[in-house]
Amino acid sequence: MQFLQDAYLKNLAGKTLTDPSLHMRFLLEDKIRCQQLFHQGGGMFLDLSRQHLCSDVLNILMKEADQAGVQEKFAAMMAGKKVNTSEDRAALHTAARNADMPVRVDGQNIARILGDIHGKAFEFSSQVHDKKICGSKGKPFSDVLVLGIGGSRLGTQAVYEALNARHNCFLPLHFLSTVDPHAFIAQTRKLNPASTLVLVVSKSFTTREVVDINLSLVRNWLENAELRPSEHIVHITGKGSPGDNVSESACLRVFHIFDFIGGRYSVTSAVGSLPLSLAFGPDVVKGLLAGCREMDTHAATSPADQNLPLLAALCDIWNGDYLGFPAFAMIPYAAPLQYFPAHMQQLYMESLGKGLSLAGQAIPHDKGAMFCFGDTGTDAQHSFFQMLHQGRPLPLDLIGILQPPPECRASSEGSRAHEELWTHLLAQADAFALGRTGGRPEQLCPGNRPVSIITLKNLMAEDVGHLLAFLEARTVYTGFLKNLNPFDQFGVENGKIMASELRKSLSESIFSSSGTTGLYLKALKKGDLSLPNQNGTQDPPR
Ligand SMILES: O=P(O)(O)OC[C@H]1O[C@H](O)[C@H](O)[C@@H](O)[C@@H]1O
Repeated sequence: MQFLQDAYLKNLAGKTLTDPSLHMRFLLEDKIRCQQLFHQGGGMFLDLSRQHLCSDVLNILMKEADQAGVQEKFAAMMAGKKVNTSEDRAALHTAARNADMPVRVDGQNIARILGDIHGKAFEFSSQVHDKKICGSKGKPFSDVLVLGIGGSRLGTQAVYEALNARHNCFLPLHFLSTVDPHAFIAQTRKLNPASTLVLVVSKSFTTREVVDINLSLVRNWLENAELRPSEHIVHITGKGSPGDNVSESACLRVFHIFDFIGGRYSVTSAVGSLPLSLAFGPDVVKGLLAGCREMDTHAATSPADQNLPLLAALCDIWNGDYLGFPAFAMIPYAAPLQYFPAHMQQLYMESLGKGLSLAGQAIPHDKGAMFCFGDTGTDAQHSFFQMLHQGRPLPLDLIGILQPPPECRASSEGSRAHEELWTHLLAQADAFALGRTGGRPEQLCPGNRPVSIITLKNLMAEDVGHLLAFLEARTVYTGFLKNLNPFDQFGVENGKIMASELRKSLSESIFSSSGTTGLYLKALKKGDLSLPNQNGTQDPPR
C-alpha cells in the first residue's frame, strides 16, 4: 500500500495524502491528468479524472494486473477454460452472445448450442406475437408473469426497464420473486389469468420461493379461472433439473440454461432472451447481444490502459484495498436504469464477497470487495447524498445517457429536462470533488470525494448491452485481480440449510429452536407473539 501511495504522492510532488494541495480541486486543474484519465471504448465512456488517481498509480496497478495475468485469465474464461474451479465449471456468459465464435467445453460447441436456444426463444416469441400460441381458452397472451429470484430475475428486470425506454413493448413483463404473499396478490391483481403467460425461471428448479410456493400459487390462480396451467406455463431451467423432462401436463415448453453460466451472469442466456423477446421482439434482443459482444471484445482484446472494465476494476481495487473505502454507490441519472444498482449489487457482492482466495488464504475483511448500493439520480440527491457530502465519504459511479429520448427533441421543455438532468449529474460530480468553502462552519463540504462518470451514447438495446457487459467484465476482472473465484456463491447455501431445518420444526410444531427463534415459530402457529415472562414461560397472548 505504502508503495502505491508513494507513487501517488511522487507523481503529485511528494505531498502527503492529506495535503491540501492534493485536493481534487487542484487535481482537476491539471488538464493533462484529466485527459489521461478519460477513456472511450466498447461503445461507452469512462471518466476517472475525479478519482484519487494519477498515471503513476495506474501504471503500477496495471503492472500488478499484468503480473497476475488477468487478461490471459479473461481470454481463458471466454475460451471455455474451467475458471470456476470450486465447482469445476467454465464461466461462459460471453458465449451466449457470440454464436459464431465456437467455444468447446467437453467436446461440445457451447456457443452454437446457446445460439440455437436463442433461435428457439425468438421463434416461440414470434408465435405468441402472431397469436399462434394462445392461452387455454384461446385468448391471445397480453402479459407475461416472470417467476424467478436473484440472478433469475434482477438482470432481466434491469434490462427490461432499460429497453422499455426506447423500444416498443408488445407484451409487458411482471416480476414475482419473493415468497411474500403480498407480492403474489399485488402482481396477479392487475392481470387477467386467461391472457397471462407464465415463465418459471430457475436454473436449479429447487429454489423454494419460485418452484414450490409461487408456482403453486400461480397454478391455483390459473385453475381457479378454469384454465389449464400447462398451456400457460413455460420453464426456463437447467438441463436435467427437476423442471426439465416434465410431462406435458406440467408446462407448454422447456428452454434450457446451463451450469456454465451463473445466475447473476445469465441475462443473455434464455433467462433473459425469452422474456425480453416476448416483450420487445427478437431484433431488440439481437441488438442487446450485439452490444454485449462489442464490450466483450473490447474487454478481452484492448490493452490495459484503454480497457474500460479493467480500468474500472483497478480503480475499485485502489479505492477499496488501498484507500480503504468500504462501499461504493452506483447512481444512474436515467430512470430506465433504475434496477441496475440492484443488479450490480448482486453481481458484485455475490461474485466478490468471498472469504478465501484461490490460494486458500483467508481474505481479511478490509481487503474484501466493497459493498455496492445505489439509486437513481436525481432522487438519490434528495435522500442519502447529504451523508456523502458531509459525512463518511464513499466513491460514486454516476451514469449518464448522452442522447435525450427522441420525444424530448421535439419540444424545448423536453430538451430542458434532459439538460437539467445532466446539469445535476455534473453539479454533483463537481460538488463531491470540489466541496464548498466559506459560509458558516456547518455549510462546509470537504469535497475530495471520488467520482467516476460512466456515459452511454444512447439507451438503445446496443447501449444497454454495452453497460451490462461492462459491469460483468468489471466484476470478473476485480475477482481475478483479487485472486478469488467470482463464479461460485457457497455462502448463500447456509441460509437455505437453516430454512429447511426451521421448516421441519414448524411442520412438526417443535419450538425449541435457538435464541428467540422458537418464539416466532410458535407465534406463526398461534397468530400472536407473546413474550416469555421472568420464569421463562410465555404469558398468554393479550
Ligand atoms: O435460478 P435458481 O436456481 O432458482 O437460483 C436463483 C438464485 O438463487 C441462489 O440462491 C443464488 O444466490 C443466486 O445466484 C441464484 O441466481
